[in-house]
Amino acid sequence: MSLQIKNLSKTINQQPTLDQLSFEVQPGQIVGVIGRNGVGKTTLFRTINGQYLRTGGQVLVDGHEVADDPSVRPQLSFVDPQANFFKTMTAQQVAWYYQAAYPQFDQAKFDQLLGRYHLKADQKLRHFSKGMFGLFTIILSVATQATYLFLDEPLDGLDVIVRKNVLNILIDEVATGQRAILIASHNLGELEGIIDRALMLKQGHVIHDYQLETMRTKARKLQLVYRDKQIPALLKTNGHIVSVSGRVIVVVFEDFTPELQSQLAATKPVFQETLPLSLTDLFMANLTDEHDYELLS
Ligand SMILES: Nc1ncnc2c1ncn2[C@@H]1O[C@H](COP(=O)(O)OP(=O)(O)OP(=O)(O)O)[C@@H](O)[C@H]1O
Repeated sequence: MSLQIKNLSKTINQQPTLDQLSFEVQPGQIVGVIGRNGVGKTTLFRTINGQYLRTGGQVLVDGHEVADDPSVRPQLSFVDPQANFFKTMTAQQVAWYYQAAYPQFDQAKFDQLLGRYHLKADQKLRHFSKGMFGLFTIILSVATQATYLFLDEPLDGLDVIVRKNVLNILIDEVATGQRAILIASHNLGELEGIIDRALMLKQGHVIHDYQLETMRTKARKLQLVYRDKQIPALLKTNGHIVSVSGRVIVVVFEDFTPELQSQLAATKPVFQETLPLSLTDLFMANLTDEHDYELLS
């Protein structure tokens, strides 16, 4: 079983927001989709799910093109939190609408989760608070029983207790090995606690596909101090400088090898310390622009 995104493109206002983007997901994974504001995370989810017509490429579920084979469509679910069309309906009315699209919709699970979070099935969605609505979209997604769930900023507006509960619901969902969840989020700290993989988007492409387990063993974040203010070229060629404060340089090396350590020793830092590496570091290391870097330093 797999979802294959092959050379997916979406041009909006002559801009190639998605540019021949490819990746593959198997059930049993939670995948983070990360990138800077406006890079195209929501566009990616909308294009895969057919809300936006694609400019090119393929979306294949178990080898079947979703656009050509309606029978595989219920395997994909994206409840767009920005969709307003069902705000005038009650929670249950929306569920009926989804039952028509998802033959495998689990009404019992829907009722049970609504009850657990004290959401009323007969309340109109426009009367839900922001957090209640966010929670509802997650419950609705999970109840579709689709194989591939797409969640856009699912933790936005949720209080810290509900957030933890929601993350546990999502972990439970994939634990069966029947489901994959793709989460677009800027909550990198919380995301890191549950994802197996992170797809990093930039300029319409997946620029990194991190397996978090492997990343943690291969990458290294170092704090280095040099006698003078000159930054050794090696740090720029082999690493990503995260911050510079006087003579203190914090740098992330994505592929830290013993050879690199020897080369680093040759630059004669007066101090070297390994710091804990987070997804936020990788985000900053890869996606900080020149002008942001000046602001940060
Ligand atoms: N319907 C639309 N009409 C015009 N432009 C759009 C539309 N949808 C997306 N865009 C543009 O496509 C680009 C990507 O937007 P998108 O919402 O996908 O980014 P994002 O990565 O989800 O951003 P954020 O992290 O801020 O939520 C932006 O430049 C946005 O203005």
